[in-house]
Amino acid sequence: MNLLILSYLGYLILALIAYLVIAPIPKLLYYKIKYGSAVEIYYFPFIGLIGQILIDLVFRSDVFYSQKRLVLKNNKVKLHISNDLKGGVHFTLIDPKLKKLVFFDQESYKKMEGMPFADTFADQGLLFQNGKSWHKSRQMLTKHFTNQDLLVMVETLKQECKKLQLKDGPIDILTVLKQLTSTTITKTFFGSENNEIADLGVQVNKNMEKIMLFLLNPLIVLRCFALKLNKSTTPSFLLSSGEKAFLRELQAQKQRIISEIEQGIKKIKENQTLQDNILTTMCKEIINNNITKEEAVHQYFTLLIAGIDTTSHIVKNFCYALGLHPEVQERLRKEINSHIQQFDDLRPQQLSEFKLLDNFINEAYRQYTAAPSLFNRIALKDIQLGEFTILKGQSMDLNMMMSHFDPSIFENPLKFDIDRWNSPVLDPYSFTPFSAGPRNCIGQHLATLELKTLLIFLIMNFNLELNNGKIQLGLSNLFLSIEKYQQIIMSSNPYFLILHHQYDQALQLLVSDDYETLVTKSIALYHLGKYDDALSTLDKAIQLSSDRFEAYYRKGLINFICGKIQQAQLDLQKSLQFNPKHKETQQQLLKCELELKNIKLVQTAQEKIIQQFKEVPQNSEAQRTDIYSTSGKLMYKWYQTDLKVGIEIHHALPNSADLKYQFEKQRLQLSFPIEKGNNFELDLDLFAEIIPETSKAKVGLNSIEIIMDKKDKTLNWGSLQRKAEEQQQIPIMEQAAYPTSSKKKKDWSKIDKEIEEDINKHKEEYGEDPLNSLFKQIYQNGDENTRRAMIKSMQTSGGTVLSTNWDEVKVKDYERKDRPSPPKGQEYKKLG
Ligand code: HEM
Repeated sequence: MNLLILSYLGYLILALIAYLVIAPIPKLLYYKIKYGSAVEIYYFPFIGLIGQILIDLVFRSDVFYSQKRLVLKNNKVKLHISNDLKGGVHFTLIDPKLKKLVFFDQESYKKMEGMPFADTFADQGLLFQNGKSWHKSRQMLTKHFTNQDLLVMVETLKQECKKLQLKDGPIDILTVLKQLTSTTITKTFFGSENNEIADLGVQVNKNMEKIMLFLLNPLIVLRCFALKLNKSTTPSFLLSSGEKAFLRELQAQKQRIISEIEQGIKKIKENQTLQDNILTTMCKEIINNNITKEEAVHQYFTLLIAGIDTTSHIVKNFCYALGLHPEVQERLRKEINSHIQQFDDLRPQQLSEFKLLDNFINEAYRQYTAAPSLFNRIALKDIQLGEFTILKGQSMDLNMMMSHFDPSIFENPLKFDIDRWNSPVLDPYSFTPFSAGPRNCIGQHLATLELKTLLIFLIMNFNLELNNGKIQLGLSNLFLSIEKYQQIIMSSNPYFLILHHQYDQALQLLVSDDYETLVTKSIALYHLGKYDDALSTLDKAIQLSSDRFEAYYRKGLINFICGKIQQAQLDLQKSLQFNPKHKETQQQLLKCELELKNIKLVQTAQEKIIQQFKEVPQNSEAQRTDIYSTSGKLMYKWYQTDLKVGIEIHHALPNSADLKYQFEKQRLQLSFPIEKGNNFELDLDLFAEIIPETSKAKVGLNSIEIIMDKKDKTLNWGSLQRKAEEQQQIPIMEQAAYPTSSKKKKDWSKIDKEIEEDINKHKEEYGEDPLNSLFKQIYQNGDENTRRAMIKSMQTSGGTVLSTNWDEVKVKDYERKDRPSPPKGQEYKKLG
């Protein structure tokens, strides 16, 4: 009896197998007869088109070998038809015109289910949703994926690239890339400042990778696809231990996301201001009962599933292309170096300026796009696509790769030619790496920012070489991937060494005498302080190509550092002539102009004062020495009578209690706040002794006045502070020409007026406040070091030095030994 049942069962299984094997054959024949040469038929029992892919992988080391050759030989093929797992047929669209029809008619299809346990983490996410729920989610998420909004991520990406800690030698590039892409997506979702959760993406991705391993187990495949037991409701005795561990980890990860969501909701309810990120949007939607917390969690998982493997496999394939084409790598490196000196300089807006890099990316997508087809779809009704009919319930997908090898669209398609992208592609639907139409890739701008930033980082810093392993174009996690080539050999290039301050080592590598090498060599020499060598190297470069801007720009930088401001200005003007848009040159030129104006104004003011002092006889009542300040921010003047020495600081201090001061025998210390977190400090080593007890400081409406009683009433102070040694040696006769020794009244308003007029002349050139506007312009556009240099030089030099060169300023002591000598008899004062 039992034997009978068993044998019936055996017959049943045989019949089922016979059906699965035989049933598709007449169907495929029917289509071949119907459509003729417009279709290509693939028949491999049970596995359909996958059979061809496996054969190509084993015998040709390229999963798409046959399909590529087919398109090359016969570009009339519009459709592949193959058998599927259930004895039916599956359509793969190749013709761009047919694909376009599907791109714009997503309503007629639904995405095929099948990913194990997707009901717990992805079914309610954008990738697998259909109909109205998809529309709602797409609308909700779109605003976070516009190119403009995502530009802020470039800084995060730069930081993440630098954290990669790549070393010379072979590296497993895919693992490195997965870490970077998962962190980036997590930061896009939860906000770039949320560092606590940044590692979550990496952990989730590790857990998700297990799903692909489940699918290598035939028993699990049978259970999932044949018996449809692929949900979290599957009885646990049917699950493998690996699957159970996966679900446990998944729950813990979901819990972490839910607690972030709950915190977000709490903050919104408490009216706290939150960053505008996906999490905040989700929380608001949850509060308004538009979505559930579970849906929000699914969206996060979806972005990880859709964004990690795609991007990292693609970059890996791009690295392969770079290794295969070192000449392209070198061209890209030159382009990058013509825009930025070092990776840190990269600004988000610049990413659209790398034309060659764009060409490379397109060409690498064309040859090695990692997402060669779309997810399978099921027709929800009978659909007519040109001459072809797809019946309700039949499955289909869109091949994204075949048209890339169609010679009628891409001439000589097997050639890796980045220059073909100088002209636009003939049919836009023949090249759609991110799909097209309303259901295209929502993450494409993020992916592009990631790709470009990462490629710039890698190319700038390393030479990428292929290792000796056999190259194989295979499928990994369903993505096209260069297999048996997990490792890429990295070797630092001179730029990387320069970046890491290894200038001597960089010089050893920079041996050839072409223009780029010479310019790079000058960078290393410059950092080593060998300015003359750097300049002569740049002159050599100019002799080779006198119409390129880089060498002039670098000459300008060096001459500026050496204080040859006028020469620097000429160099930079020349650089701008050959590249008018080069921002760094523009900025450096502004610095030169500022420096020249600064020198000129200070000199003019000082000359004027000396002139006036000489001309105007002394007055015993109020002899004042005004020192002209170029900062325009805080200025003070001092004067003296026979009895007193006064200082007037032009500043409105709202609260007189904020003024702190202390008089000592020959010292005045004073401070008050000028703006948030900043104090004006004055610490004067006075020219002569005062009487601290009777000296006063008072806060007026628009000024602060300090009046100190002279101890020696007969002494004319030659200056406010005790002078530096050499200035004390000024002969008495010369000192007699100073205002303090003069007996005639000085017309201070006249001096002020003349200086004012002088400034006004410059107003015409520079607008309202010439120095201030120039100062502000440079300050606002300047990097951190420029700003530091400007602040330190102005503050410590008493407004007599305004430098933008931090390398120089950081070692200077303008308060003491490096203070520029004032004109004889004059004295500089400290500014706030
Ligand atoms: C170079 C990297 C990428 C490539 C080549 C790529 C490619 C694609 C393609 C071809 C589709 C269409 C799938 C289909 O309809 O069956 C798609 C959809 C999608 N991609 Fe990407 N993708 C990339 C990166 C990303 C990133 C970084 C994210 C998110 C952070 C992302 C999120 C999505 C989502 C959510 C969808 C579904 C959109 C919808 O159905 O409305 N992708 N992607």
